[in-house]
Amino acid sequence: MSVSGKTSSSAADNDGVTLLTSKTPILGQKLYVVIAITIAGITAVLLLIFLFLFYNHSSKRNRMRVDKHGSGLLPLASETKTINVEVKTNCSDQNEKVGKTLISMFEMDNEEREETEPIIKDVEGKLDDDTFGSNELGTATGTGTTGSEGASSSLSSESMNSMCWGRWFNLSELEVATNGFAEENVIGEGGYGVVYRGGLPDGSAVAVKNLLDNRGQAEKEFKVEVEAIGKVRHKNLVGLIGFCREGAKRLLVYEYVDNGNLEQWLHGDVGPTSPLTWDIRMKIAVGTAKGLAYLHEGLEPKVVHRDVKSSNILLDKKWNAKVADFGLAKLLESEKSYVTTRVMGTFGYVSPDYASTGMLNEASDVYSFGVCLMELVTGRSPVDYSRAPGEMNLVDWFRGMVASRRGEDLLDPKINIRPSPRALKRALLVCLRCIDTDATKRPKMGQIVHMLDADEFPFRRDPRPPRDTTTIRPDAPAACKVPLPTGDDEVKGDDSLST
Ligand SMILES: Nc1ncnc2c1ncn2[C@@H]1O[C@H](COP(=O)(O)OP(=O)(O)OP(=O)(O)O)[C@@H](O)[C@H]1O
Repeated sequence: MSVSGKTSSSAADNDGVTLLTSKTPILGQKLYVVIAITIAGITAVLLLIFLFLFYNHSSKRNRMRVDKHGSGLLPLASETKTINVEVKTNCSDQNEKVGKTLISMFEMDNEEREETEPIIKDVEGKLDDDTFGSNELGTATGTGTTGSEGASSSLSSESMNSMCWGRWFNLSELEVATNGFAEENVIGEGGYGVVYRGGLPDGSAVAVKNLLDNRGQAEKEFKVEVEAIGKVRHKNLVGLIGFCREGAKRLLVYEYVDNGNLEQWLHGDVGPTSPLTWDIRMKIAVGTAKGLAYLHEGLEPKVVHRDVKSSNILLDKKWNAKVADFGLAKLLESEKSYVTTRVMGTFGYVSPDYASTGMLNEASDVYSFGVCLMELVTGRSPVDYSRAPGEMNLVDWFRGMVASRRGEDLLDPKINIRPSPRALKRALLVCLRCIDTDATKRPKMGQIVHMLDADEFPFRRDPRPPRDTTTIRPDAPAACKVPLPTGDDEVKGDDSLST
């Protein structure tokens, strides 16, 4: 039995060996070769799959890290400082960055999301702080600094130097810029403080307004002015570059406008002939109107200037007008008028309706603009006690002259080359419409731009338009899509304007 058993087992072994060594139809290879190749193949495939999965996973993590790093939102720990500066200096990119990260969060697994969420919250918090809309000015962004402690002392200049719309200046920087607030650097003094000319290290000129700190409203006006104009940019508005608040000191830093203000050029000692030709005056009027139109119609909420006057119309060397001094500006809710507790503005420029009711809306700026336009046309001050009693008040005298058909006599005698009668009529008509006693009938600033802009009127270059027609400019903004007088007709419509 045992012999036969051994025999059968060795026979089976022999069979197995024979089978393994027998040739298969696969390329005539022996079976063990085929099996070995198959096992090796499967192992290689499994290895490749494993390597692919591993590589894919780690590269996904790396990609995520690069994206976050690139957007400045998920810095490596050692780079936190740099990223903080970037976050604070480039606000326009911030929203995009937060957005990008929020989007990439949807591609993350839970672990990664948990990692990222606190960072996003931190960045969003910084954004709020930086815009300081929600922050009292008494509290420095994110650092808990109070006014009495001095801003620069506890604020890292790297992190606080820059904001969305401008810069935070240290007092020492402004002292250097203005040569220690030297007397010879004083440009002028207004109701809110002294204005100095200054120079920044990059060579740019600035106007530094040192707000009076002993005025009750200085802090409030500072906040109002900073918030209202900080982010407003328009070529006909004086840009706010930054501000400084240290202890009791509050300073505003503006772009420097290098050719004085309109009041100086109109009422200063310029000799018998004014350098302000008619065309220059109309350029100034249109620029001013554009700046105000932007405040009224281009911003939400709109801004009413509240102190439009010739000394607040600054001029550059090319006679471009830049409206300055938003110290009295208030942000208004759209479609609502605003009742103030006290009437502000400058005597001679304040509209009667605003003065009597305190009801504030853009129409009061339009009235003040009308007075400025009268100054441009006549060269006279809004109130001039050196004149005959009937001529002291510009608005009253102007109305009386038009009523008695003496419009030609309104023209500033210092204008050497007289404008065409039509151009003069148009300007006079705009003046009259701006000072309409019914505030609701005054035109909007956007309409005034079109009415004043000579090229916008067909009658200047084209043949006379047919009578009794009105023009609706197809490209006019919605606010202006009301029939605009064609100039000629509107003048004809008012017989008293015949000159
Ligand atoms: N950004 C600026 N660039 C150049 N000069 C300026 C600038 N801002 C103001 N000024 C000048 O500084 C002087 C004082 O201006 P400020 O606005 O303080 O007072 P104001 O307009 O004369 O009076 P108010 O305080 O009643 O508005 C004016 O002569 C003005 O032209």
